[in-house]
Amino acid sequence: MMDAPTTPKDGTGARIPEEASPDAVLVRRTLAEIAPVADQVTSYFYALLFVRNPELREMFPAAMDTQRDRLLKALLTAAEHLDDAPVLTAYLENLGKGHRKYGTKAAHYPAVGEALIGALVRYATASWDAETEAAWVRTYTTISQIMIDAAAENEEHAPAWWQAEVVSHDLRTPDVAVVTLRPDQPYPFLAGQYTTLETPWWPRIWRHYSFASAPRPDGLLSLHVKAVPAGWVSNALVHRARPGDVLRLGPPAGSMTVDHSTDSGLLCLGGGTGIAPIRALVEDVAEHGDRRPVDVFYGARSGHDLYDIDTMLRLQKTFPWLSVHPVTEEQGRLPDAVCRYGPWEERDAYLSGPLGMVRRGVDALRGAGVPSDRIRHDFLAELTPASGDQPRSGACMARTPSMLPSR
Ligand SMILES: NC(=O)C1=CN([C@@H]2O[C@H](COP(=O)(O)OP(=O)(O)OC[C@H]3O[C@@H](n4cnc5c(N)ncnc54)[C@H](O)[C@@H]3O)[C@@H](O)[C@H]2O)C=CC1
Repeated sequence: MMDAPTTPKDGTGARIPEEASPDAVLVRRTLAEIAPVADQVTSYFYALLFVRNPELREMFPAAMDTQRDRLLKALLTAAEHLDDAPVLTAYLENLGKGHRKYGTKAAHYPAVGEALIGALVRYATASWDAETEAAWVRTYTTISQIMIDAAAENEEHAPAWWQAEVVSHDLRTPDVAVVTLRPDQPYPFLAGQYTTLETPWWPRIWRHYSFASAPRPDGLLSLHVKAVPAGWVSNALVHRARPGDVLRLGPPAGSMTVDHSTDSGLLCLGGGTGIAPIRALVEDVAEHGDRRPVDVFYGARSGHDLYDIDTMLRLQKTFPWLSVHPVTEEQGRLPDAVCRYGPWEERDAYLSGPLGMVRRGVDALRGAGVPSDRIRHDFLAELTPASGDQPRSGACMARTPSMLPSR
């Protein structure tokens, strides 16, 4: 899960075609060459990094499985936005701030840069030359400087991490728990954002979780966690964590937040535990006293898996501007269900849930006429390389306008 800032558009929702800078052309050429052997590049990169700098090994988890593709994803995202300064800067600033919790220092960046260039030289043999190397050095210098500066600026007013005590643990289904935490210091965040979390049972393994409510006067934070197969952190949180356990939190991140400068309606898709930040957004709209229409499509495999439906229906009763549409797989998948209603052209759209749902949901909404710059989600890194401006299959193709059911 990554921050998803908006990209510049021409007003119709299509991305403005930009002339790629010479460095961006060279960097993307290298990335295209190494894409088929990305796994080997990543392994070689870490081997070089740890052989040359053994002291850095202890900053990484004992098992490197999930860590392995993160670097490449971050680089692909940075490379994709190389000519889009605001997007690149926001993304890297977030990354730089988030790296403070790992103990990353400015002095570590050159070692990473050298290992990166070493791995590229070895695997991008067809396209590598002096000019390409110079482009990569400039690119990495820019990337690392933005991260270093953001970390230094953040150090002046925020801790590198927070400790948070579990104050309640509510098992809603056999594999979904609502975990409420009390941070040891004030934890400022916005509704719709997420945190990174480390448990005492799996040191140095951090996972993302969205906040399930808007900031509360008592300062408590709640998260919805689903235990997924082989998910060490999620299984520990659902089946092992108890009140009194202390976790660590990284800084808040994410741009899936409500734009209070407009009064456009909201269209929200929450799949499974993806309902958590959607509920926070609804609370945020309510707290601002807005009367914007908000439609929430809440998808799950079965009725039993709609573990937060009671809360959502209670909110619907309280707020006349809110419509909640539960969707089980019997009724179809979430993006397809959204296509049966509308129109959505004037809405700000928010998607949260499994990657496949978000990917298909983005296509569906674009197909339904929602401009890309009004669609927000947390999967910037995952959707960037694959996303074009043309909706892929899954888009709403035929839609009857104004089919919203009355409640
Ligand atoms: N900010 C975010 O984006 C958040 C993301 N999540 C993620 O949401 C996921 C929740 O998992 P579960 O509860 O097991 O969800 P799930 O697998 O039970 O699916 C929930 C809904 O998404 C739909 N869906 C799933 N895959 C789809 C696909 N390929 N195409 C179209 N629709 C699809 C299903 O039909 C269902 O309505 C986790 O992966 C979690 O990491 C959770 C919280 C916040």
